[in-house]
Amino acid sequence: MDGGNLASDLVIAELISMGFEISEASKAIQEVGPSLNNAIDFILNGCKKISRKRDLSGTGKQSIRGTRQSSIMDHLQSSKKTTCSVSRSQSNEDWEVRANILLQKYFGYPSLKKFQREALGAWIEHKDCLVLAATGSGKSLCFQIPALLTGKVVVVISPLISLMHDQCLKLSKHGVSACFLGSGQTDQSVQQKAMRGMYEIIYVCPETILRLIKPLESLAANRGIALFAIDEAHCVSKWGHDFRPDYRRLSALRDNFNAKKLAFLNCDIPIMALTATATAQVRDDILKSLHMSENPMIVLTSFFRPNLRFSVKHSRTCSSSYERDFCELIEAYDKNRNQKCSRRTKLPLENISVGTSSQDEIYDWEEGGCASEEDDDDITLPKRKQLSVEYLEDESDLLMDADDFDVTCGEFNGWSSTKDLDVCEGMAEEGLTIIYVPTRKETLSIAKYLCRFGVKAAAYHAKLPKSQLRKVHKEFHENALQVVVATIAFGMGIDKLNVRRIIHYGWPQSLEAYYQEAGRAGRDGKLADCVLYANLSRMPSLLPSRRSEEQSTQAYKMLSDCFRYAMRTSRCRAQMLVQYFGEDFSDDSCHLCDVCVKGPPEKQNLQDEVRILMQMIVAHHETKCNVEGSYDDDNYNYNHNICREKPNVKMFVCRIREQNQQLATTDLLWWRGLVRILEDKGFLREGDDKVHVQIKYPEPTKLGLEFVFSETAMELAFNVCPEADMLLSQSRLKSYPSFAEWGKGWADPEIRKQRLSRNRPWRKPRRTNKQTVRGRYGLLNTCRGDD
Ligand SMILES: Nc1ncnc2c1ncn2[C@@H]1O[C@H](COP(=O)(O)OP(=O)(O)OP(=O)(O)O)[C@@H](O)[C@H]1O
Ligand SMILES: [Mg+2]
Repeated sequence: MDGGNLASDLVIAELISMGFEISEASKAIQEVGPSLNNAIDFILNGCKKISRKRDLSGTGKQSIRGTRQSSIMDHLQSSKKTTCSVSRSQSNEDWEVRANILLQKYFGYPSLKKFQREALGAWIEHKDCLVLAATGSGKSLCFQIPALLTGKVVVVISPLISLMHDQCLKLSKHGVSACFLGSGQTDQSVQQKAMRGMYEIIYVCPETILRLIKPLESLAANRGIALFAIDEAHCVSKWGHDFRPDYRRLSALRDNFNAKKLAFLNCDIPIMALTATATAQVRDDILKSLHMSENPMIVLTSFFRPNLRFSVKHSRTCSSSYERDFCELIEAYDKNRNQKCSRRTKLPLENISVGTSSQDEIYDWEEGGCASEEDDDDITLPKRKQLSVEYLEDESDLLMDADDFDVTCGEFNGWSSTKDLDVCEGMAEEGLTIIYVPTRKETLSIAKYLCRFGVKAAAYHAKLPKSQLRKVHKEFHENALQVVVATIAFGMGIDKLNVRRIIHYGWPQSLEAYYQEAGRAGRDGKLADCVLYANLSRMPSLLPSRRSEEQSTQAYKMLSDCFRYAMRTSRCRAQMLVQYFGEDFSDDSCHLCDVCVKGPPEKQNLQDEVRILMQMIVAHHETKCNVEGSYDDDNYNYNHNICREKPNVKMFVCRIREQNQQLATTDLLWWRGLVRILEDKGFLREGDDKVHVQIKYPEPTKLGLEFVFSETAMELAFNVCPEADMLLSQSRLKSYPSFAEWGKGWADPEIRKQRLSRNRPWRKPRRTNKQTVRGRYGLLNTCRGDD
């Protein structure tokens, strides 16, 4: 066999493995010679272009502008058109068979998952499509397969260079050529090659694609664009987490790449948007914002990840709690060395490197994070720096910049070496851990702490030198690291199989962000832990960012949902999470999370406390209504003053303490939990027009009023599971079935003496101006209607 025949045979074999028929492969080779790309082009674009030599050499000399890009269906049906007319279902089977062959050949998987088939089915029919599938479920293949099936280019919009880099690297190892284009690149050569159709898949950040519309039109006219994929599509929506304004401008894709606008297109180039975390509101926003065509296909799969074990733990999340909180983690990595926690030896600090950082990045930050309007409570507050948005924005990372690496573009020519992949994934026994923290400083301090105990840990945040970030990525992928302590800048969409633990050390900003980050664990399907350490005695605060009023409201709402998730003690965590995304969770329990394993806490009868609190709130409300509705009343001015000040939860609690001796030392934390329970039951609502993390100015609802005025309802037992903050508060005191029970103890002089002599560290010294406090109580006292 001569060299020419051998080359032809190899190309034919390649074409067959791609799913083309042997007859069409042979014919193509006869016509265009032993060139794989030319043969694909010939098959795809039909006989009329036999004489056209496809230019993939990078010279870009030929142009087929003016010819019409064939539809995907045309291509897939072409093999049989000459012999028989095919039904749609036959051709569907056809592309599925081909896709499965390619899947096996390139990625080594036997078959497409159901949702992947559905997404590809929409693409085959030229439909725009929104794919909602759990983290790690395999969304990437939905947009990678079209490039292999058609030989046309797939353009993927992705938010971060590190993510694009990761995906390109993976593809190249599977023999698929790819490149990525970030923003602000100086080297134009990769972009030029990409626009000439040299790569099967082009990853590009949203900023860049918006200035590449014209070159992309040429690409569509020449090699052809099979699909625009918008990965991490939740970034489109203002209502989601990680909103990126440039993502919103991606409507330019639908507006520019449609058959009406581009004469050479038979059909619109399909758009596929993909995300793992989108509520119903976010989904609608994505469809609208991207100007998706009418009747787009929505592929919705379960968000449930059965191998993730969720739990919530109380921690002050400051340096003094590291020892307690990270003991288990250190122990896990210590196992190999057969050392016990207590026998661990600390390394001297000077030997520890957790990533280079200039001194001014290590702020003298006090525990507890950022300021919050919600902080006005009983709990001792940390000392804080003067806070300003600029200062704090510099402390935490926002997902605004695509270029998180020290390169802005890169090319990856496919080389088939799955061996390399195996090396990369060489399983470290104990697996990897990612710890997410809110501020940059904490990444460094926790990494440093872990390193002192011999754990291979590194810090990762946006302000570290880019070369360092690449190094951390590389070492993470090669299992040279055990723990990465990071801000949100790390890990989006990154497919690393053996992440065994995702620890959130501090409040996440939303459940979307939390679930997205937690979803980076257990991608190999094996059991993995997702632990949220949060200070349950303090309400979380928003990390500062410039937000419109509307965005602030939304941000508080999302933070509030996250807070409530952590506070719940009686509902399966996985169930709460998937229901948050609008999914019906058919099982009652995941059987894994802390709530499912421990079971809910014992119910307590809070009848007395509920009655006292509700009556007090209702009394205030009634007085207020009377005043507002009686302008002619002689007492108007007097009463008006009484009600002008909107009482918050804290003021009601102070009054309860004053007026009920048995509740005199009760904790605001506990009452806050009760207010949330009453809100959930529909008895209370927020009386302020601003959204707060939880009710700040309680007001009775209609149901709440009915409850208070119904004698029978008030006499019934009010059995509920206390929320996490209530349990925390009670554990600091002593466990009593209810506060009223506990309060009775004060009548006994001996118990009273003991209690008073006990150290009560959770109580901070009163810092409020005495007169003002008295004044407030005084006002409230005059409002009383019940006692
Ligand atoms: N059909 C399949 N059969 C088996 N494994 C698959 C299949 N499709 C994808 N996978 C594997 O699933 C893993 C996760 O894929 P991928 O990175 O695409 O997830 P994802 O859905 O994009 O997650 P994220 O939302 O976190 O970005 C990969 O290792 C991939 O190879
Ligand atoms: Mg992904």
